[in-house]
Amino acid sequence: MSRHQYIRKLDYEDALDEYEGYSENEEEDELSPEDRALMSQGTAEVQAALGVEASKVTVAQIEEALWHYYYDVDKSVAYLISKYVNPRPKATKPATRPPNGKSVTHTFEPTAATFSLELGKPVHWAAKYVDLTDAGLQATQTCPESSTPSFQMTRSLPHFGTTSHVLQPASETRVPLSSLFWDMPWGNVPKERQTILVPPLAPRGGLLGGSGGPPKMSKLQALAAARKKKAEEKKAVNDKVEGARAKMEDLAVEDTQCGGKSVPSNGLSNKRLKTSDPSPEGQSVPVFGPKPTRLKASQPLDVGAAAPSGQLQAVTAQAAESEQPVSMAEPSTFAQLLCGEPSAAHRRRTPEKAVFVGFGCGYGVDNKGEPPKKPSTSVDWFDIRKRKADDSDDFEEVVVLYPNLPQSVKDVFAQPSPDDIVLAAQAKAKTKAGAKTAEAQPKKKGTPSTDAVTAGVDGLKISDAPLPKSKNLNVLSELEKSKPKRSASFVVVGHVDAGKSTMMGRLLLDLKVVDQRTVDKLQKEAKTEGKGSFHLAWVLDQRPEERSRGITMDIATRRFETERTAFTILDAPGHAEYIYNMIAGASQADFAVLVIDASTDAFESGLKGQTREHSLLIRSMGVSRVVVAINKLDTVAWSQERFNEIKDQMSGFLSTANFQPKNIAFVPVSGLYGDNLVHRSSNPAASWYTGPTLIEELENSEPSTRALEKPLRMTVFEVYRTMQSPVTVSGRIEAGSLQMGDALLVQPSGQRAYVKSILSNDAPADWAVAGQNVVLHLSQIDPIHVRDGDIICDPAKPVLRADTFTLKALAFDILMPMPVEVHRGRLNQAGRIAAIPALLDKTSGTVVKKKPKIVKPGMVARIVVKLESQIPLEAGQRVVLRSGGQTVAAGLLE
Ligand SMILES: Nc1nc2c(ncn2[C@@H]2O[C@H](COP(=O)(O)OP(=O)(O)OP(=O)(O)O)[C@@H](O)[C@H]2O)c(=O)[nH]1
Repeated sequence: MSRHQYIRKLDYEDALDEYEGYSENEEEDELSPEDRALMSQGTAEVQAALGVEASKVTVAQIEEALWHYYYDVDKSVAYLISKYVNPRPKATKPATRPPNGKSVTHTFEPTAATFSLELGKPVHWAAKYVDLTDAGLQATQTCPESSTPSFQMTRSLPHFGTTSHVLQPASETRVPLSSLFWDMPWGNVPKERQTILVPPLAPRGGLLGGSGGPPKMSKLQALAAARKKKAEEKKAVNDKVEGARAKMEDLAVEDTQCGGKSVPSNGLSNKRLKTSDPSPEGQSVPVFGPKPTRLKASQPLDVGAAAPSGQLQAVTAQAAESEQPVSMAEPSTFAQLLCGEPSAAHRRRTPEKAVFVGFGCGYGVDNKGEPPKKPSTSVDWFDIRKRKADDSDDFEEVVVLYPNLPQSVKDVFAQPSPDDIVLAAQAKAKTKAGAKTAEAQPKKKGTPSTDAVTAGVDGLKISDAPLPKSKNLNVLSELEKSKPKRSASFVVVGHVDAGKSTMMGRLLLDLKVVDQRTVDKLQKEAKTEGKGSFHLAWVLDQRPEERSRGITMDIATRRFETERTAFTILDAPGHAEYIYNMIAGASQADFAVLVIDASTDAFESGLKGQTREHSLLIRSMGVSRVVVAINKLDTVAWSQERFNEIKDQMSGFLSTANFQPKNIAFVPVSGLYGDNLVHRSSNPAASWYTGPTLIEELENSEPSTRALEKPLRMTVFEVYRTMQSPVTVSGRIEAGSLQMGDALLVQPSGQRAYVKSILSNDAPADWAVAGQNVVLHLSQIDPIHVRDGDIICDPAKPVLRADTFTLKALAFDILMPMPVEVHRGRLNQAGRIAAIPALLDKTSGTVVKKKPKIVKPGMVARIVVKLESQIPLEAGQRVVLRSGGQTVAAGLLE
């Protein structure tokens, strides 16, 4: 049993009394008998798990670990092994040079990462003498009498065994690298171990094999391929022309003066020339080539000369480009390391640290930091440090290696690669085609060019689209005039498999919102999948996973209307795993239908599970009316006794959960057969019930009062894309009103959006008010700025973001400073209870105790919660706190 479970089973009264009389000295006293028992049992288990290694750990250390890990034996064992039995050595650097005659050994455990690091990724060598952090190396530094220090390096890598190397460099700044890694698989691999690569067999062509030639193309395919190729070429040419044009225009937007000289009509600035032109004259500029050095000196684009008047024609620019020689891609850092000259960038002037890149032969720098004039041999050196100028034992610079590659290799890299050549040829061909196209289509006077249009379209941003028009209505007076049907949302909650979805499916069928044919079809499908009894549930559970698992996973919403009311069903999942969706549903509801399975033992187990948790949650979320549907009475032969038994127990429980008796109604039903849902039960065994049906009870439930006059608040339930808008949101307006054309603020992104159109009760509307479930088509906002759970608000009176809040919370479980998950509507955010300033009186809300150490279940407390990041929060919002898969508290933001 973990300590947390143990805490749950504590007698809280006793525990609190103990805490209240708690003093610092007492804390150091003996453990409680229960703790002592757990401790000794845990100690024995840990010792048994450690086996012979147990002798390396004291009982006190075991107890400390057990206490720390809440008696979790596995975690304690893991900790003790890593701390005492087989501690991982730290890579320490000797502070000073070891005294003569002494030796210091640094051992670095090989790790899984070691090998991949050595394959060419940077390995950090923190160098004083030798310090190979995580390099899988062991370095022994010895300093015999009157001699310079030498280093023994032992490399121990998985699969490669252990090799030792004594490094006694003539100059203590050099280490023969290649000798360390002579047998690594990237070099000197013995012939017998080398792989012989056999070219793969060419795939057989033709549909059914056929000849070994390339697969044949149908005429249609060939035509399509030709068309595609043509379109691509055309696009590439247009892009190129556009690019050239943009570049030239860009170049033209500069000063008109250049060192007192008049500037050529193309307007290229001197400043720009200087930055990009490597030539001493500062005359030539590579217009397209990224590497000025590659531009042939004989073919510069002379900006000093008169450029085509007016604007620099793209064609001219491209012609210039086409004359460029094939340029080489920028060498990678690695390539520069291999073939380039040492540059400042290759050195890291980090004191006592070296960045070592790659392996191979190389030459290093001498201890003055200069590379040797001539690499000594093909097996060269690399330096891991540079001694400071004062010749002290400190080193200030380390250097990467520069291998001494044969000239033939260097020559290869000095030329353009085959890829470079092919790309250059392609670009040239396209440029020519582009030039022809441009010539063939001279611009008509007075008509905007394609380029200009393209540029204009490209320049269009979301914000440039026209704003939706507003009718500037007075929404509240419109509401008065229209006298719409009242609307109400109810959440259907209860233990898993209580029959919630089946009941709602049946209700919709009996109300003729869903037709019999649809249900018959679902029944057939459900039967095929071996879920015959779930066909009515499938009316709401539409996701394949829900159907295959036979459980509701997310809130399912359906609308139906009676004579008086437009109802929205929020069918919540009963499974504990999806409680966050149930919380989201409850946050949108005016009242709740609590479904209870009346069959034998089911009610009892539900009361310990989600019947209890859901009841507490809906109350904390502000739902004050609940219709309890005592379901599956057909399974107990419509026993009135069973109904009364459940009714009595639930009445007691719900009043302790703060529901007023007048706000609780009970209806005996059978969701599967439709008894007492819309129609009164025709079963004679059910004749004892003469009260209202479920639908009548729903009609009797008054929706909560609407905050019409308050600033707009709407929690986004779902974001999706529709034909009308790529950002369509559904949700319930909690406060205020909105109309078409309104500007909105989306939090936490802080982005503005506009109401393009509104759907209320599935019909287009000009406006909507608090209490209505609506669909909004938004404009002027990118979809990335809107997510489920966001709040849409009035930009003039926005809801603010916060990462700390104070909550007046009802505790469902023990509360203390601890990590929690914060749920607000559809938003979840990790956080922690940072402080508990006070315990409050349940009814008056006055402070009864300051700074309690814990809050017992059932108590009300003021708690301070700190979140990992900001979410939109404001006073009056309902928030639920969960921890370890349990709801631990819920309440109102202060
Ligand atoms: N006999 C009988 N079975 C019922 C009744 N209502 C539901 N069931 C059965 O109970 C099972 C579960 O029904 P669901 O509607 O999926 O239950 P649920 O509460 O929606 O389940 P979750 O949402 O996953 O918690 C199905 O096999 C239904 O056929 C009823 O009134 N009588």
